[in-house]
Amino acid sequence: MQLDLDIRATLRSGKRRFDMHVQCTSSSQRIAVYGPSGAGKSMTLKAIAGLFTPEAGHIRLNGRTLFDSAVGINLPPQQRNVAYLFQDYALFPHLTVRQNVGFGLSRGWFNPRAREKLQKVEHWLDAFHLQELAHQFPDELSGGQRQRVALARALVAEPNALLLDEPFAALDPALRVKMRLELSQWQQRLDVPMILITHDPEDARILGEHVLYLRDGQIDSMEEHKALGERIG
Ligand SMILES: Nc1ncnc2c1ncn2[C@@H]1O[C@H](COP(=O)(O)OP(=O)(O)OP(=O)(O)O)[C@@H](O)[C@H]1O
Repeated sequence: MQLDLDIRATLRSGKRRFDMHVQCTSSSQRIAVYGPSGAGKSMTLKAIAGLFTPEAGHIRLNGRTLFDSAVGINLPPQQRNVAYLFQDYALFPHLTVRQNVGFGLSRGWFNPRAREKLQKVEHWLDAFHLQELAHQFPDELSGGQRQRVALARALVAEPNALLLDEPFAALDPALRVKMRLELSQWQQRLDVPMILITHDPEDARILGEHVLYLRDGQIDSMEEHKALGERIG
């Protein structure tokens, strides 16, 4: 993916003031935004998704301008064609796996019927080995299976980028290691562009090809790993 960021904002809460200026370009398929708590990682990801509007700057993804304060462009989230994966995966408990994945196509305005077998839905159920679980509900799945459903639901709309907000935060350490490797392998196999935020150096090491180290609202340093295959497993 081609990402060009220049995000400037000041956040105020009482007497506290947080100044952000995140500026970078990347052509990596795997970007990890890494840094301590309160560094501005979530606000950066939200700005890309259109869930937070910076005061100034621009955001371009694959040559398309999502935000540019100088010319008054600020596309709403649904026009940005990015998928935002929340920490808890936010699956709908009353919908089956197939319906949850189908919802990714619906953009939220209709309730997919259980028997509806949309071709794209079946494609992503196959891709994430979910066919056997397609009729089950989220509370009948393991943590890893839930994450696969959330990924399938995010990818069914063919986004230009998958934005992941601390995707392993809620998992115990053993599952975390497993899921991190799984996500890495899925990403490589499907070649989906991914931007992940984390405060865990292992996530950044395994999943970041281009690692942006954020500190106090700014990029402190950047690291590019070229030989991704050599670092995995
Ligand atoms: N709505 C808001 N109003 C004022 N300040 C805010 C608001 N949202 C976030 N902030 C501040 O912006 C800063 C960056 O927050 P952000 O959530 O981006 O950090 P983070 O790096 O994602 O941290 P964590 O790893 O703990 O999630 C923090 O100091 C936070 O207090």
